[in-house]
Amino acid sequence: MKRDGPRTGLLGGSFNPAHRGHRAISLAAIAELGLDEVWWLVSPGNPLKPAAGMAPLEARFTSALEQARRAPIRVTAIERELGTRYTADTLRALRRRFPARQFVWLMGADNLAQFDQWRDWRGIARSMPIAVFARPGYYRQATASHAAAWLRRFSATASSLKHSRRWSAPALAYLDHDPDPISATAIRRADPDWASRLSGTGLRDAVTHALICDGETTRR
Ligand SMILES: Nc1ncnc2c1ncn2[C@@H]1O[C@H](COP(=O)(O)OP(=O)(O)OP(=O)(O)O)[C@@H](O)[C@H]1O
Ligand SMILES: O=C(O)c1ccc[n+]([C@@H]2O[C@H](COP(=O)([O-])O)[C@@H](O)[C@H]2O)c1
Repeated sequence: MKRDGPRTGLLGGSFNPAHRGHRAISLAAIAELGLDEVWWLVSPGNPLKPAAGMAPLEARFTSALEQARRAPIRVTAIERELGTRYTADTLRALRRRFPARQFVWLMGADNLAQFDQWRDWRGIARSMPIAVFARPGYYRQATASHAAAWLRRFSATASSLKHSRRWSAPALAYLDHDPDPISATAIRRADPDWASRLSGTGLRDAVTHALICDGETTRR
């Protein structure tokens, strides 16, 4: 089937550190939605999370590079480059800069549960489809949330998104995958010094690479 432009999943996160759960949901999104690639947006700082306990961006970025190896996943620190902190601003800038791409926002059920606390969350939902992954322990909170209730009338299936030529929004799809209980919190608890072992490599190159985007015409 012919499609209107390359399809890119966006996974924003603290990645403090990145882990196999991030990789698994990205690969599941690629398979289930027929994506060309997933971009990880390693956040300079989640507006709802305290800065205390947050490893430097370079270390989090490096952990993401390791987890994304040999997969169609592009690790970026694009919010640092754009100077954006709120997802609504980031997505507006990305859509302007990459007008030929179709984007889908990816997130775990824990984030859907508190999505209504995000700045302009309805604007985000109107700007691109959202695909949600189950996370053990979050099913009830996510499905009973204010955002899930608002989005219910815009329910979509992975298959309908995969097979449509051009996506419209709002659209909310719950994706099928084997839920994995792994979390960055558990990793930090088991290994509080994980960041000190990673030197910050490749941050600038990867950001630049993400913006050049394989020769695609972008608007600044
Ligand atoms: N095991 C997982 N299953 C499904 N989604 C996940 C999983 N781990 C992370 N995600 C999702 O990936 C995105 C980025 O997550 P994040 O970097 O905050 O990892 P985390 O493990 O949730 O971290 P923390 O435990 O510090 O809150 C979020 O949308 C989150 O819901
Ligand atoms: O824009 C907001 O108001 C907002 C509030 C909370 C979280 N986010 C984004 O949600 C993504 C997941 O964050 P985290 O820390 O749960 O990995 C990341 O891209 C954050 O910038 C965005």
